[in-house]
Amino acid sequence: MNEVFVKDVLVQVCELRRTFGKKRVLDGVSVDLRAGCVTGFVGSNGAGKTTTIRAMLGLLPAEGHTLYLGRPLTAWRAPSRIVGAAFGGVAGHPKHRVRHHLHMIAAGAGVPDRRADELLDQVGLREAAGLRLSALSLGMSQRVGTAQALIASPRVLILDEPANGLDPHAVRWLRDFLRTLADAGTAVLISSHLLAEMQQLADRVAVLSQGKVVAEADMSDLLAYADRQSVVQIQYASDDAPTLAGLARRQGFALRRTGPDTADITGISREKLARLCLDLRVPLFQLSENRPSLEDSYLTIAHEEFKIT
Ligand SMILES: Nc1ncnc2c1ncn2[C@@H]1O[C@H](COP(=O)(O)OP(=O)(O)OP(=O)(O)O)[C@@H](O)[C@H]1O
Repeated sequence: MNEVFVKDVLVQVCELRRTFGKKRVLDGVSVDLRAGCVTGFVGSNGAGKTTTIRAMLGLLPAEGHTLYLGRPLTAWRAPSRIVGAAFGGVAGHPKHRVRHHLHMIAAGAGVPDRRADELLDQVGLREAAGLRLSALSLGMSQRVGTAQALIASPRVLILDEPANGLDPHAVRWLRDFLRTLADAGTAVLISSHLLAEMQQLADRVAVLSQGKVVAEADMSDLLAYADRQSVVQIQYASDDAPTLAGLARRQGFALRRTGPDTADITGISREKLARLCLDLRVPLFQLSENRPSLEDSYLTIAHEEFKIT
């Protein structure tokens, strides 16, 4: 355990390895979680996200180690003050009511009932406090699970597939909720197999593929990567071809003729190209953009093991 504890890096996941039978599910997973940052852990179904999270929490034996503020979780006297986790929904007696359930969790963590009541408000469940656990919708169960994870005010929050099954309104609520926690200095890790979901929720993504983190990037860099891959298609008067070729040379974008009066352009946004053509008085008869979806960018990244940073 000789990693240097870097300020703001609250969790260092180092070289986790795990096999099930002959299948290697984790093949050296390493990732850092930072204070103030919502990190999205992305990978296709079966990529090993839940296995990684369970290994990080010591719920599953694995090679490698995970340090929380520089130490293994077992070295902390009150681990629930270091990390809280939820795995989609809530485990409890179906007949227990939400408030009572959270009071029991609070008692187990050695915190007062009022912390549970405070969390009921924070996760927007005040109205549902009297409902039995069996009566909760999926979204409500997710919120109770999140409240449970936060009961001891941990420095790190880990949510496995928190947006699974949520409607757009609930996803927006989750985004604001995670943002507030991160702004208060919490390191947040959320997993999903949907990158588009992460675009709304995460500041940074770590892409898991074949048991390894193959790419880590700020969400803004990933979006910029998708921008760079987009192709702008134009149609123009064939007389203007030399003017456009000169513009491409000067501005440093790539122009590939696809016909006497059509071209595919990469390396410049549609808006910027339109403005430049207007300045040069080059009329465009068609201007469209073929932009890869974030999912496509992610698949390209995972496939090519392309490192953005
Ligand atoms: N206890 C286990 N015994 C055998 N195989 C397991 C066990 N737990 C997980 N696996 C296998 O490990 C692989 C990774 O599973 P894991 O649940 O970590 O994936 P995931 O990325 O979380 O997927 P999903 O998005 O579908 O939840 C899968 O092939 C799964 O079948």
